[in-house]
Amino acid sequence: MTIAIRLNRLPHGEGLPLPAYATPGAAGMDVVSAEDVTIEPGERHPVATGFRVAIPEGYEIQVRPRSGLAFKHGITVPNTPGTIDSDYRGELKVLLINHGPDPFEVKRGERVAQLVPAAVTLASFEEVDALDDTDRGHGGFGSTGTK
Ligand SMILES: O=c1ccn([C@H]2C[C@H](O)[C@@H](COP(=O)(O)OP(=O)(O)OP(=O)(O)O)O2)c(=O)[nH]1
Ligand SMILES: [Mg+2]
Repeated sequence: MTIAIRLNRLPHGEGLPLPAYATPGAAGMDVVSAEDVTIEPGERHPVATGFRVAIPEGYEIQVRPRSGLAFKHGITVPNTPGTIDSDYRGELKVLLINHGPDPFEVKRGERVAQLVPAAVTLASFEEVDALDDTDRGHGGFGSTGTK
């Protein structure tokens, strides 16, 4: 399934490729940086992409890290998956954090993350006085498989 997402390029995004699938079977659309920036070890930086989007109502975009950057340089997205709301009209930013030992140079035009559009399921909470019992009950946080 494919949804159309309207994209508005900002002046500093001029000349950059649009987010795109690297292969026919890719789940994420690679998105490139619109800026040159160095991220020092332990630092975070909201990387500019140079565009804004209007996602159709009922959908979101998830911003996910690229495993290559994570494996080779310790560069990841601390808020993964980042959430782009359908009513957001600001610049799409990719928050990166450098978990590696070296400064990491982001070059303009370099692929920094991948965008995965997803359907949103809405819910509402109904407050009740009691819940049904289950075998698991209150067990969590590694409770299974232990005595
Ligand atoms: O990786 C991200 C995450 C968010 N955003 C933008 C789009 C999103 O719609 C908005 C708000 O994001 P979120 O709801 O995750 O942040 P919040 O801390 O809850 O802020 P807000 O109070 O603005 O919702 O920020 C990005 O550009 N990149
Ligand atoms: Mg929010």
